[in-house]
Amino acid sequence: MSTLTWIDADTVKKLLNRDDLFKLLEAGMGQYSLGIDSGIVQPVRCTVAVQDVEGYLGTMPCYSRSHGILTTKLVSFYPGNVRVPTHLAWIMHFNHLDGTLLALMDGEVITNVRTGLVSAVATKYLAGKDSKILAILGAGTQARSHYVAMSSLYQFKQVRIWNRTKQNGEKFADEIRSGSLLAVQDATSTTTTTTTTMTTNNNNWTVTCCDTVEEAVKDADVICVATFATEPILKKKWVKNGAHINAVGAVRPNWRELDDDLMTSSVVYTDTRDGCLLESGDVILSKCKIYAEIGEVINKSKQSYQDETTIFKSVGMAIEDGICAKYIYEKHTSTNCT
Ligand SMILES: NC(=O)C1=CN([C@@H]2O[C@H](COP(=O)(O)OP(=O)(O)OC[C@H]3O[C@@H](n4cnc5c(N)ncnc54)[C@H](O)[C@@H]3O)[C@@H](O)[C@H]2O)C=CC1
Ligand SMILES: O=C(O)C1=NCCCC1
Repeated sequence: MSTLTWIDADTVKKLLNRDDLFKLLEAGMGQYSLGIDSGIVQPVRCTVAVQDVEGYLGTMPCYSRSHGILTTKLVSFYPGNVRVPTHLAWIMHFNHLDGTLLALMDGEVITNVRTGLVSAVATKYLAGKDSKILAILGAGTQARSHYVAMSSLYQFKQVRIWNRTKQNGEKFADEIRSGSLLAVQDATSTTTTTTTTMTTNNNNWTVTCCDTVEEAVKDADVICVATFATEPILKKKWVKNGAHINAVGAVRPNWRELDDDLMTSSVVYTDTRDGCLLESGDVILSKCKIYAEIGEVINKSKQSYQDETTIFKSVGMAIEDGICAKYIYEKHTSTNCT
């Protein structure tokens, strides 16, 4: 029997390199969207609602023959948590040949980082080449992860934040201005990253915490929506034609972030079609048409409509976690990190 390795959050943070994961996730998304030819088995997340306290526990297993990945993530999300993070997660990494458990690792850091990176992969394919204005709705973990991930793609001239509680939005804006979010990224990277370039070159920019969503998204090229909203907060009438939107909240069938007009008039891409059709209120309740999975653009079976308003709607995929977990496990094993 192999010994079970425990990899804690600090070790995961030290081992992960965003540039490596961006490439692995991009390739993985492309492979996933090959359908039955992909060799990836990933059922839609099974989520238990903890009704009395408004909490959820999701199970996310997957197997990929070509990657040699057999993992399960358990993720809890409690929108009302204050003393502990709203999302907590653990990933079990198995030997796919005999089913033995090789490692149990923290999944919170992986969830936080990979979600922003997957949106960055989508943005690379769907947004215009010359994006200057970034708007982020929300000021939590994913808002920060998206800021870091988007900054690796573009040197924005304006970054605009809106948050339901303005004080938290201001705090987030201050962190952006200070460069501390990208500095953390630098510390965890083993290579010089494009984010570093962004930190040092971006002298001439403004970072604003706005009073309204309308003000934040006016003329924005890239809009990231990362909240626990249950009613639409982003309306089509405020969004510039041709903008690209990453929408990562609305992960329950009755939760919304984007209004019907926006969902039905834009070209909608998803991480997983099956997942979004069963889990996302933005897709289910708007009855919008899903044009493609982002993986289908990556693997060239569907087009990128960069000149139109595009939405990347994600709910999260087990294979993303599996790819990250295997990467962390192998780095941990090879560096003998304790
Ligand atoms: N698509 C994916 O792969 C993933 C999606 N998520 C989802 O992304 C969203 C954000 O997650 P985190 O940043 O980790 O959470 P967080 O707890 O760190 O931040 C939540 C943010 O939502 C805002 N918010 C809460 N209720 C709101 C409301 N009714 N209207 C407007 N804003 C509201 C808060 O002010 C805060 O800015 C959640 O819906 C979460 O479940 C999280 C992980 C992966
Ligand atoms: O993919 C994930 O992990 C999550 N997605 C939706 C909300 C909980 C975490």
